[in-house]
Amino acid sequence: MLLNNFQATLEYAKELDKEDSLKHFREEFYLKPGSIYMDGNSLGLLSKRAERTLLESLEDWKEYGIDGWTQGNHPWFFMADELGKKLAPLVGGSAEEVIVTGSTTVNLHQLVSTFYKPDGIRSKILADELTFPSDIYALQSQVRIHGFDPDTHLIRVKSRDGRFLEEDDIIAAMTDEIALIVLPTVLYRSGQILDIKRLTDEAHKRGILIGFDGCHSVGSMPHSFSEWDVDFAFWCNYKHLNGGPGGVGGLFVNRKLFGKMPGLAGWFSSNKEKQFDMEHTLTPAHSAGAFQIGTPHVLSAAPLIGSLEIFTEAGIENIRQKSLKINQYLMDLIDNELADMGFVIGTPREDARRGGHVSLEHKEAARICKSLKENGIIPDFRAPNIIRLAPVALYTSYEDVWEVVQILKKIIIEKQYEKFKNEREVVA
Ligand SMILES: Cc1ncc(COP(=O)(O)O)c(C=O)c1O
Ligand SMILES: Nc1c(O)cccc1C(=O)C[C@H](N)C(=O)O
Repeated sequence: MLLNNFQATLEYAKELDKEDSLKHFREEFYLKPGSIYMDGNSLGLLSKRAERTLLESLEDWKEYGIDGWTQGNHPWFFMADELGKKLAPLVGGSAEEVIVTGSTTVNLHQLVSTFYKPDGIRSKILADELTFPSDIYALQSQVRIHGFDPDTHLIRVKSRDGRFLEEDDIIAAMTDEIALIVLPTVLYRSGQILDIKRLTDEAHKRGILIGFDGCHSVGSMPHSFSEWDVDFAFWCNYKHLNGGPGGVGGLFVNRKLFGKMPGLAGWFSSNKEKQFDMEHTLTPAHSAGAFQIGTPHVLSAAPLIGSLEIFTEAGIENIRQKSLKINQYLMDLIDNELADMGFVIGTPREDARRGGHVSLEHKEAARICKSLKENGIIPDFRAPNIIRLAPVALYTSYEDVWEVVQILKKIIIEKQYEKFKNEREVVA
């Protein structure tokens, strides 16, 4: 018997699969026979529906040429807003507050360009030292654009242990010098969820705007951005939402901030009725659509149309429930089967504090990952010592998880990893 009433046998894993109400969605995805995909938190797999809507969009181009902007299966002129409407329930925004556009880093630049308004002593940006590097590079460059030195004007809250952040430490750093806060919803290494509502409330008490990077949470758990009064958020759609490599990202802007001139404007920031008047004075859309810049990347957004159908059918609450259970099962099996093998689980144990992946630390992590791949398991490695494993609610079975843990055990017992160098690949 394991910790949470789970059992360690293959038969038990099969029982869990039988009871899984989401199990039929697995058939919708292109899973490679003989391989177990545990990297949905870096790039989700292709579904047949995503493939279908991409092909339909190509068909529209073939059939309609320029008229594809207003005709066909998925008229391109309205695609970003239509996708925003479908994504809105997953982030807890209204249809007007969400748009599918840009990429995570571009959207971050857009939102910071719009909402970072240094004013006297209130001139600094607050982030944290565990954030994904692209966000830090973007924030550093935004600070520089305003003529400040990132060393003094980009404050990074420290982690006490290198894994997690304490909300108390973040709140303590919300001084009257802070103009804007940008934090992750879920940390990309440890999978820790930050208390978004508490942080938002505390920021607002101090008159500070706050935005979140939702890359590692959107598609794996529900959000209530509007209800929590978050000012803005941005994310990619290629991880848990399976929108395809380099697929178009998303952003949320709280409706109380509508009407602001976008920091980075372009003709797709326009009110759609006015756009083709071709005036030199921009009339921005009175919605998150105002934060688009230029022509949408139609073919990179099209797979998301099909993918979101699946999320609507499955229900994000059900997805979260399975995600919590299957990740718990993975952690319990690791505790049970891999004890005394040098593994440390670097993900919070409490449901309310963990996202959709498990961070497994080991000093030989880089070469264990290579060994896993040789055994048909796709994890990812994050330097210096993390094996990230993401059992995904829509397509990972409990049997897959059981199998992964057995293979990990074999790799360690047989020292299979020793034939590889303990260093990362180019794309790790
Ligand atoms: C948390 C986080 N922020 C930002 C990025 C950068 O995203 P993109 O390269 O799509 O701009 C990623 C992933 O690459 C990420 O995981
Ligand atoms: N965006 C990526 C890419 O272009 C290549 C390889 C990986 C990625 C990722 O998304 C990595 C991801 N942000 C992470 O959490 O590590």
